[in-house]
Amino acid sequence: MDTQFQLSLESESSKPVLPISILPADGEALYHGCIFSNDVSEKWLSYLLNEIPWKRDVVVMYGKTIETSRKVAWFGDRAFDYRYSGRVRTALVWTDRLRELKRIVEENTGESFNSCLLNLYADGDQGMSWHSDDEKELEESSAIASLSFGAERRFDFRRKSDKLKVSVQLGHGSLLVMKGETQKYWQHQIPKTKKVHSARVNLTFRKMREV
Ligand SMILES: O=C(O)CCC(=O)C(=O)O
Ligand SMILES: [Fe+2]
Repeated sequence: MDTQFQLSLESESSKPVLPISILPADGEALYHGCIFSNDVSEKWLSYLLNEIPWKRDVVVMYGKTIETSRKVAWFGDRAFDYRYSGRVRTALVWTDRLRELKRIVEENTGESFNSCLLNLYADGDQGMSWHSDDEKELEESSAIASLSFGAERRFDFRRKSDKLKVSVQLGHGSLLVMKGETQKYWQHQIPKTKKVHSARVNLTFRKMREV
């Protein structure tokens, strides 16, 4: 690598490095990196682990009802009903602290959200398989902002048309935003891994259709 060229790029470019756009086409995913200091992220992680009423998720798979090992919680501006994996869930109303996180995410993304699905992965044995967040209750093509705390995990995108894969490591306190037609053309997953032995909390801020 030409060091001089690199240095001049750094000093002359006024373009910020973050957020970085990670999909080549057919939607947009912006990785903002860590938006909190490590200390602040630690506080959020302990609040989320201890104060959220985590419950195992129930999903319908091949016609069978299965309890997941991953735990979830669902919050919103009001008691929205949301159909997800064949079941209807009702949102809890924001806690003050979740409202604060929502405000920070809205400031960083320039988007607005009215609900949030929280996922707790106890360790690398827990993941989330390939899916798109394309439920009809979501406002069409609205942004989804994904905030992560705790163990770093890999997040994979896979294009529906040709199975092209793009991956990003989601760090402690990091923000990823999926926009536009991302859900139409891409799926995503959190793969299981033997390398992770601690918990990760993920919050996906969403915009539900107001009826
Ligand atoms: O944990 C993550 O980063 C992904 C969560 C997710 O895809 C979802 O809740 O739909
Ligand atoms: Fe998702």
